[in-house]
Amino acid sequence: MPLAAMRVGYGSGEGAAGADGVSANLDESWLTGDPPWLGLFGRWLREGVAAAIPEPNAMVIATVDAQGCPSTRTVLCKSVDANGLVFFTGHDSDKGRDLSANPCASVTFPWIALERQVHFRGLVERVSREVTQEYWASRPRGSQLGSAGSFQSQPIGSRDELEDQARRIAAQFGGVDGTEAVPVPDRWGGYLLRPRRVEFWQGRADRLHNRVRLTLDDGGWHTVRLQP
Ligand SMILES: Cc1cc2nc3c(=O)[nH]c(=O)nc-3n(C[C@H](O)[C@H](O)[C@H](O)COP(=O)(O)O)c2cc1C
Ligand code: PXP
Repeated sequence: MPLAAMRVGYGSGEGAAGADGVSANLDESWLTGDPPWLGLFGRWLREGVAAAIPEPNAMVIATVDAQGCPSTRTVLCKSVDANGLVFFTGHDSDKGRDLSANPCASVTFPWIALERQVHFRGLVERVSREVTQEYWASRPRGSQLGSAGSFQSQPIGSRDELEDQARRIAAQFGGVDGTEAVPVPDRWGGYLLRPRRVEFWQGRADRLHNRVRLTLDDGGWHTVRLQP
C-alpha cells in the first residue's frame, strides 16, 4: 500500500484494548491531583500496562544541542511523581551533553494503540547520586554490566570490538556469572524532568482529536483546550 494511503481512523474505541474513558471525550474534569496532570497521566499509564502495549513507560525525548539543533530518541521513564519524570542514561551520551548545554527537554509517550499521546516539556536536572545508586542496584546484573561496558554514543569499530570491551570490563567485576557488585559508572545516572507544560491528546474521528494542555506559570497551573 502506498504510504500516502496509509491511515487509521480514531475514536471508535476498537483500538483501545478495553481501556476506560476511550469512548468518552477527554474532558478537563479528568484532571485531578496535585499537580493536576498527575492523576490522569497515572491512569493512562496504568491503562497502557493493562492493555499490554509494548514498553508503556517508553518515552521519546527531544534534547537540543548548544547550536540549537534538536535530537530525539527513546528512553524508559523509571518513576513519576509530583516532581516529574525520572530516566537514566549516560552523562556523556549525545543527550547527556545536550542536557549539559541546554537543560530543557520535551518527551512524548506515543500510546498509539490506545489512541493517546501525552507530551511533557520542562527543565531537566540530575537526580542525586543516592537515587541513581538505588536504581542501579535494582537493575539486573546483565544490564549493569551492559552499561558499564559501553561508553554510550561513542563510536566503536565493530560488534566484536564492543563485545570484547564489554567482556573485559565485566571480568573486572567477576564476569557475567560473578557475585561481585558492579559499581555505578561515574558517567551514568538519573535525570528528573520537571514539567512546566503537559498535553493530553486523544484520537477522535475525522482528525477532530481532543487536546488539553496544562501550563505552569507563577500563578499555578492553567488549562486550555487546543484545536487538533
Ligand atoms: C524502548 C527503548 C528504551 C530505551 N531506554 C533507554 C534508557 O532508558 N536509557 C538510555 O540511555 N537509552 C535507552 N534506549 C536507547 C536510546 O534510545 C539511545 O539509543 C541511547 O540512549 C543513545 O542516545 P543518544 O546518543 O541520543 O544520547 C532505549 C531504546 C529503546 C528503543
Ligand atoms: N540504557 C539503555 C542503553 C537501554 O537500552 C535501556 C532500556 O532499553 C536502559 C538504559 C534503561 O532501562 P533499564 O534500566 O531497565 O536497563
